[in-house]
Amino acid sequence: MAAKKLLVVNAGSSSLKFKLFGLEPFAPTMSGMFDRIGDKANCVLKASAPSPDGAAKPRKWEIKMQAANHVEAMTGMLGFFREQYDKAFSSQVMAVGHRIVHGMDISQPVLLNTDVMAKIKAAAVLAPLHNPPGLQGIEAAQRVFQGVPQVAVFDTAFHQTMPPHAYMYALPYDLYEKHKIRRYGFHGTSHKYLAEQAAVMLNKPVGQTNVITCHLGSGSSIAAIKGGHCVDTTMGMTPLEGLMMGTRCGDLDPAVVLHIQNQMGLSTKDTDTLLNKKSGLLGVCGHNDLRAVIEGAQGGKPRDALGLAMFVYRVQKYIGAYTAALGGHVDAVVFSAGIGENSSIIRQLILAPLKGVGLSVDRAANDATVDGKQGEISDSGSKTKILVIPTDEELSIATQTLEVVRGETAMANEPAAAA
Ligand SMILES: Nc1ncnc2c1ncn2[C@@H]1O[C@H](COP(=O)(O)OP(=O)(O)O)[C@@H](O)[C@H]1O
Ligand SMILES: CC(=O)OP(=O)(O)O
Ligand SMILES: [Mg+2]
Repeated sequence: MAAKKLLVVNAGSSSLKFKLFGLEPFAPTMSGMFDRIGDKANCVLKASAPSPDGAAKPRKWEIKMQAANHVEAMTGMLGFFREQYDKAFSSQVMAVGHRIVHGMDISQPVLLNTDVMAKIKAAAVLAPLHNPPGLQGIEAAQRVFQGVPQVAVFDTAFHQTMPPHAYMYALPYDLYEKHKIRRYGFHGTSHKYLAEQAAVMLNKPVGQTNVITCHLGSGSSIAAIKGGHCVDTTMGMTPLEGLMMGTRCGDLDPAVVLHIQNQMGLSTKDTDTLLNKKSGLLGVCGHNDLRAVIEGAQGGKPRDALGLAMFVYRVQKYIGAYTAALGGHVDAVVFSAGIGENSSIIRQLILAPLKGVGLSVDRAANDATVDGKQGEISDSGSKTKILVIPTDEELSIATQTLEVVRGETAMANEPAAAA
């Protein structure tokens, strides 16, 4: 009988990532992603797997496959597994781990049941770009892998250590006490992984490190991490706060929302769509993919140049702010995710003016560290190290999923899940 495997599904705002893990030994046996979901012309499924006969060359797939949304991407992914990877694949999967962005009061990894699903559904108003595709992924997996345990791993877990002065909004206290209006933070699985990897690269125990992790993708956030614990992060009650993103506005004077509703007559639903799906790079430049924005800016298009400058400036502001949050002692600034891992241009633009904050970039190392490479890109005179670390949310989700399935954790969530 074929060895059992664990499948991880990560629904991002513009992508669907997946990884299949063998259990003995515990290691990825296939990984891939749908890139540019919703972009008819450019949507592509990319995947790679070590060659089954142990040859040095991995098997690679790059298939143009249209996916207008995450449901189509999920269907395409499962079809790809069955038709091109391994016909017997569905019978090998012993558990599925799902990245879920918002679970409100559930933040620890938990076995999915109808109560947990209901909470994730209820939290969808707070994560409109993520919880619906996350739920669709769960439902599709439940159909294909009947009776197989499914686990939700939440983006909010790592940020639970934020102190009240960082997670509270300056609103009437009742709103926090009665309605849980507070900052939660997201991309936690990624920030945790990055802090741990940074410690390895710094050759120090994670408990002795101060790092600023910049997860820059379609959704972007930065975290200040002291001794392996998050002390602040840019996203708030929802993944809308903080940096400028692909389609999200990030930080905004709340009076703007009142103004567009009262003066321009926008409904709550339309305002939600405007802020989450029509703003950010898309709103300013007309496209949400930073690759297109950079191309436009290089071709002299003023809106692209403006959007690029706005994106870069917000990252710089938060690196400065989090240097202060960490008392001025920062061992490393880390760049990761779709933009942070692949765009040396963006890193150069962010870092070049930050010499005064102790960050000095080595241009050649920066240019060379792209396409999934890990490495240091600071020069020898830099007070703070600058690291590029490809994130691996799927590995972290896989480990946590196994712990839940084997009954080592999850009990922390029982009262909430059983409510
Ligand atoms: N070479 C590149 N240069 C600039 N941006 C890139 C590059 N490659 C990918 N990106 C950006 O990364 C984004 C996707 O990042 P990712 O972390 O996968 O997003 P998500 O998980 O939010 O879907 C794309 O929208 C694109 O803007
Ligand atoms: C929370 C969030 O924005 O996630 P992603 O970057 O994967 O869209
Ligand atoms: Mg992502």
